[in-house]
Amino acid sequence: MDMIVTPTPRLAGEIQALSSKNYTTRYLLVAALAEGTSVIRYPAHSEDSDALRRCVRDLGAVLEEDDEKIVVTGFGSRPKPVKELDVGNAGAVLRFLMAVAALLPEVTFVNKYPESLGKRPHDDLIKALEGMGATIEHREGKLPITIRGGDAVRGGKIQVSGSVSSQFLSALLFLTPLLAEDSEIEVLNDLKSKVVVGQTLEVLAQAGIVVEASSDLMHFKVPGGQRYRAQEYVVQGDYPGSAAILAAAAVAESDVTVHRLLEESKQGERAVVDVLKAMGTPLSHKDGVVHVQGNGKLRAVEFDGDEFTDGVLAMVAAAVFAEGTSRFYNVENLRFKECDRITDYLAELRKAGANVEEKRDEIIVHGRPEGVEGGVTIDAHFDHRVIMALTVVGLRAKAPLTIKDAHHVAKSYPNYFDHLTALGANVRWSE
Ligand SMILES: O=C(O)C1=C[C@@H](OP(=O)(O)O)[C@@H](O)[C@H](O)C1
Ligand SMILES: C=C(OP(=O)(O)O)C(=O)O
Repeated sequence: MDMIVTPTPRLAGEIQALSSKNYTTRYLLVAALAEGTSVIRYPAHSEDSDALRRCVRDLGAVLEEDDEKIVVTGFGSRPKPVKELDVGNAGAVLRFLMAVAALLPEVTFVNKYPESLGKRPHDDLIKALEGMGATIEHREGKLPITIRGGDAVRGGKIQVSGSVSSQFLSALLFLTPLLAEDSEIEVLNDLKSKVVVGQTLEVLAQAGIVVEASSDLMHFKVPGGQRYRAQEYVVQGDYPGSAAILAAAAVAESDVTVHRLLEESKQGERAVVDVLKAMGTPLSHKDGVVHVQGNGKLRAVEFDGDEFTDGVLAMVAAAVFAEGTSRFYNVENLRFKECDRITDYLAELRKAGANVEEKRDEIIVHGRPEGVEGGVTIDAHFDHRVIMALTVVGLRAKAPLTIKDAHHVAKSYPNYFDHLTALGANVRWSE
């Protein structure tokens, strides 16, 4: 389905932030890896979180859900043997479950999104799991992937590269406590999206798992033979999705309030509040509430985008309307997401009339405070964050933007357009 975004000068109203994707993924996983019954309050509802619900059920967890909570009885360290798992288009779900699959004799991860997740590389995790004793079939590091693990898989000294994705390290941090042996994990090269590993460590600690981490997060000691504790968890609001709402409020005249965004959150994308402030957006952030009173006037900024990886596209969209040239550097791993979020995203921004340049690991935006032309059709590249960010641009374009296949926004934020409509945005679906 396509979305038509018509220029909207003013946004106003209050919304509750969607529930965090990354915490929902982690809480569902640790609840499944525990033996007792856990309760997760306010879990996210999206294609990615549905994919994880489906897979942990396939692996033997029992899930009961009402409007407010999900009750999970886990399979502990003994997932049920299953032939195939379908993770949809969810990268984190795939990578975390590849580690869980190492506990089983043979599991195949199928390739349902050849144009998106099917193109993403998993070599670094494959190599690490092979080093631990698993036998893995794959297509040059990509889906479909068959993992043969079970008794052959052992802890000990493990190396994993962090230069493409932090999810590989997180996956190993979830697996290793369950192995009989103690493990030492060394991160090779670099560690991208390092902040997200903080969320993994926080959730592991909540689940009663002991991990010793070096301060640079490049070395870990994980005692083996541990058990995940069944627990009650509360999912906080989601900064990456809210980043697009806040950017929309920043590029317009606005009076927009977003609730459930904790100031002291470990989500790196919390930084988007500081980015928008640095752009000159009038806003306050107090008691979990962000209040934007936008006047559409923005100035250029320079930021290390790796600090808020899933918020970069929305900040670039805001920078399209800023006075001056903005730079988001250290963002190379955006190329390995649902699409190439540098080349593909900038191609769509250019179609809309933005003046943008790319380097291997940088996005440069020459702002156009006077607005961009719009009046074109945008390809979503199967990427929810491209859809959300291009919508922000469309709200301040001179003519409507049509975003093709915008239903893929449901990967993380199915209510995105409902929330924007509630704030007064002129957005409508067309078949
Ligand atoms: O661990 C996680 O839940 C995630 C880690 C990040 O990926 P990378 O580490 O690949 O940057 C982030 O972009 C993704 O949305 C979720
Ligand atoms: C990159 C993302 O997700 P994943 O890696 O889990 O597919 C995202 O949510 O922007």
